[in-house]
Amino acid sequence: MDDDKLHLSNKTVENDEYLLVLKPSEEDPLFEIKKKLLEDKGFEPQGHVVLKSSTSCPDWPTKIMEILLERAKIICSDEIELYFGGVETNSSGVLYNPRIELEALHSILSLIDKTLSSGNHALTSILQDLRDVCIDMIKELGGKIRLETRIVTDFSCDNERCLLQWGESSGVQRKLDVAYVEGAGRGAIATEDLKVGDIALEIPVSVIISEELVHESDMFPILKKIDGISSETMLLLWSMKEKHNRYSKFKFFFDALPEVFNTGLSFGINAIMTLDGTLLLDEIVQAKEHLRNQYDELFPPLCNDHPDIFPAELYTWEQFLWACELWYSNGMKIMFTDGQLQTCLVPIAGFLNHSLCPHILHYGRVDSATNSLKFPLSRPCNVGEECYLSYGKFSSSHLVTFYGFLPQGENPYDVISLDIDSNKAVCFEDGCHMSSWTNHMVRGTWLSKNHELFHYGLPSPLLDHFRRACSPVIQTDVHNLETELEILEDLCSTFEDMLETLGEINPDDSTTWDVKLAVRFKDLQRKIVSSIVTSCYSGRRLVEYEARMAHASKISRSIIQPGHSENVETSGDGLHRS
Ligand SMILES: C[S@@+](CC[C@H](N)C(=O)[O-])C[C@H]1O[C@@H](n2cnc3c(N)ncnc32)[C@H](O)[C@@H]1O
Repeated sequence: MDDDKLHLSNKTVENDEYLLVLKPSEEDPLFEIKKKLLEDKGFEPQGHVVLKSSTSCPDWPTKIMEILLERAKIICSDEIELYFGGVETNSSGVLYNPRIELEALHSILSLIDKTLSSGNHALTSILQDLRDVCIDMIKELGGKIRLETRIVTDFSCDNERCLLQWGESSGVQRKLDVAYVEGAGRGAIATEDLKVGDIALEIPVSVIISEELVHESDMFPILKKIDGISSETMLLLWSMKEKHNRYSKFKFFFDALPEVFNTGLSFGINAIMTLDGTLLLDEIVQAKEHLRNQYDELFPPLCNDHPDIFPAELYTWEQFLWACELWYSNGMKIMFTDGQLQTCLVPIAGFLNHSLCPHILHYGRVDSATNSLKFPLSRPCNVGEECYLSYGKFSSSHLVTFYGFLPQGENPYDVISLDIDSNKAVCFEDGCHMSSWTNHMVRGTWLSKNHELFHYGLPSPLLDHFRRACSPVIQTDVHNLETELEILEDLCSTFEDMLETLGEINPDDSTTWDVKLAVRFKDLQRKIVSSIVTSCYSGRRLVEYEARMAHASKISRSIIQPGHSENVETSGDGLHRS
């Protein structure tokens, strides 16, 4: 999590009491929303949690941890999580955003460690108990989402071994080995049991491929004269040539790179056609067009004007595309000690695969004391287990386009953005003093915990937007059943159209990697859209039932309060669209 989203502090108050302070940072763009949510949940507005040095309650640390966790989850939530109503388990008890839970636990652990290191002896044992509970909760979370590591044994890792040896001789420290893992190419495997806080990998800055290398090269005087060229593009052009330099300092790194990357940018025509009806098709086509234009601006002019520095045979379109895929799929944003943020290639760290609930969450800042990049564990990783990194909070379409894979598990960032006229911004009921949602979206409704009347598994900001559009004076806690039906019918027909555009389920009989991936992506889209259609139908049944009840009891209730619905069985038929 970005540190600037969270404000942590601790201070001693009177006698045997101590305050932990856990609140959103005012710098956080979502500060107002989070503050309101915390208030709505009845949390103390200053973020204070009081610890007492004397307590007779044996499960006191667990109780305090529950409070801290509830609070930290809201603070650590991102825009998508807040839009969809917070981090919870869904109706079947499955945790759908373990990453946010992990971030929350991690932030609590940092706060406890900070407090412990400030050396308040009266509270050391209480804080230690709290720390133990926190670590247990992190372990429990890891247990819930553990992915099985399947190592593929019939691949040699000679180039990878050479790279590891070179790394070690250059000062790299590691508790990770490399192996081929099923479905993901190479991966990083823990060589010993790793605990929270252990450094799995430490890479000296001298081993990182960064802008500095272009500046020192003979390309720089030429490239710097090109109007508008970015440092990323310069570095990409440098890597295209350096890859072939047998005296390169980074020879072992380049030798260990895959010959092909298999990202969405390399999709062939059949895979592209398979994506018909999805937004991913446009995303890939546009991304590729953008790269082609960039290439055409630079080549052949650079090769013609400076053939000794830019030999034409090293700067073909195919090689340019390979380098783009390398940088998109392996580049890491690193903050250097001078405050510069650069996209870099980090040898050996490039073996780490991505997970929705990774072991390593925070890694992008060079440690000024050691001038190295450290990869500390936010959750334990057992010996022999694959150690995962977080590449970022990406949707599956982004991961397919720029990385060429779909992650295992439910991706909470798989949202469909809705193009809704947001001139009429929807505000929370008590006026517009807090942020309004101007971007609306939906995601698989199986991720939602509330499928009851007036919720339907759909995001509240979206429903409120439509309610307000239908009836601008209505309050958000009072709903009109006719309006509800109208909204659900409109949503249903929009998503039924989308489902139709996606077409029939493709039989997965293709043999090529790209068509297989495109088929899997399209199936995922279909699953998301059809869950929304199903939820709209179920929602309509709930509303119709409520209306029948109101009519039967002869109480004229065209305006009712939420929460009056009985627990209606929503499966089965009997629904007729009006
Ligand atoms: C930084 S590299 C990681 C090392 C990579 N597996 C290799 O063999 O070079 C990123 C690439 O690894 C693969 N990858 C990463 N995470 C993955 C995952 N969870 N499932 C499948 N492939 C993954 C994708 O091909 C991605 O483009």
